[in-house]
Amino acid sequence: MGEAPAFLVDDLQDGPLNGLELTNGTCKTTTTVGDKTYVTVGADDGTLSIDVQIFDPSLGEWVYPTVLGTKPLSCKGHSTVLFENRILVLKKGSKPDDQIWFLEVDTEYVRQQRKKLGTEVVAWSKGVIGNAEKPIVISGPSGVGKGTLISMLMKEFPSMFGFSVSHTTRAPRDMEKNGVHYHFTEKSVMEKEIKNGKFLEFASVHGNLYGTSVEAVEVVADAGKRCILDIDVQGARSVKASSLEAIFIFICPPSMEELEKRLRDRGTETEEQILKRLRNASAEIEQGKSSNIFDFTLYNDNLEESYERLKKLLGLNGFVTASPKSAAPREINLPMDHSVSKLDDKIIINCISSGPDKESKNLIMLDVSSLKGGAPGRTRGLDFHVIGSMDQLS
Ligand SMILES: Nc1ncnc2c1ncn2[C@@H]1O[C@H](COP(=O)(O)OP(=O)(O)OP(=O)(O)O)[C@@H](O)[C@H]1O
Ligand SMILES: Nc1nc2c(ncn2[C@@H]2O[C@H](COP(=O)(O)O)[C@@H](O)[C@H]2O)c(=O)[nH]1
Repeated sequence: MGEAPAFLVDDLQDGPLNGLELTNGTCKTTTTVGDKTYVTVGADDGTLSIDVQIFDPSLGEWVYPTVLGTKPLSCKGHSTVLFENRILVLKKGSKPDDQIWFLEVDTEYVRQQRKKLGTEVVAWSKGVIGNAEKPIVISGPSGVGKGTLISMLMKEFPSMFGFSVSHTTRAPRDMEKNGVHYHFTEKSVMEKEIKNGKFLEFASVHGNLYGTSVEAVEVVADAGKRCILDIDVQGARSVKASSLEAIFIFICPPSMEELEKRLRDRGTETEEQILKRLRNASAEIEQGKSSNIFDFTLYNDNLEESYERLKKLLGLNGFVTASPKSAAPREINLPMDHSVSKLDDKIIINCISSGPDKESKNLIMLDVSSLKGGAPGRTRGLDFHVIGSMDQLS
């Protein structure tokens, strides 16, 4: 906390100064939420991230909040508008996929984190036009064949599915590559990252830590693919309780004898580890069958038949592998010169583009009526419509 810098005290009002470029190469906006004023400050050199400070008039003090989520890099200016319990931030002069950001100031996630951390909290999330398909969570005891079935799916439909690469503290197996099969991590590093909120879920499994980072799931969706998570039952329970909407599939072995045979034949674990995994398997199968986490249970007896059943569950039977190219993602491409405002429940972006002989003005309506996700991942489900030029409307 500290005293308000002199240049900001006079400016603590929404409106005319919003998006003002200051002469020292910084841009600042102020947004009032309740009795607090949120100030976002960015430098125009693109190296630093947009900074957040809160002025609390009841205390007469500046608060520097804990900032969660990936921060946007600063740019050639930005404009802001308050939308429900988040501040919509539009970056100027950035690439189309980096223009829309949300600073959550009082969402459910922020309230939870504020309570947990005991500090003022804000959380960033990048806005994405369009939706992602529901991720698929696959669980089941070690050795049941989750990885085998997932590999078959990814091989047959490479452009449709992407794998969520987990973090783990276990040692890599012979053929495993860092960043492909897992992000192999030191325990102390992973524990610190867990504290910092990097993971969507994490669990101690067979004596090691495993976790799905928020980013592991988001990068798959960003690539336009459907994300597949291979995680244990504890992890599936955490994902079920999270804001991520997914389909949950439990893979069951035909018998404990067959499970043991598969684990032994795989030859990747020591005798002690095999026994530990088998001991844990009974409880996992019990939970998998009895809990209401899973939407489907799939018995992996004959591999080819099980794979066909998995595809059927996912609506892929009879799917033509060489699928036609999917439509190009819609992108919003804001000109450098724009401002944003709220009209009733609509977000209106006023764009000014200069051509060789004339200047044109366009209005874009940003549709924020069906947002999904949010901090600390992406805010998806945005849409936009060009609603005409200023000249037409005036
Ligand atoms: N239906 C099946 N019939 C016979 N063998 C199978 C079948 N499915 C998988 N296997 C074999 O069982 C072994 C274990 O499979 P896999 O590694 O896919 O299991 P997993 O569930 O991913 O295990 P973990 O949780 O330990 O990663 C592998 O050697 C695989 O080839
Ligand atoms: N909760 C999580 N469980 C995970 C994750 N990644 C993998 N797993 C599960 O761990 C066991 C053992 O895997 P192995 O590669 O050591 O054989 C298996 O059941 C996986 O499903 C994760 O990110 N979170």
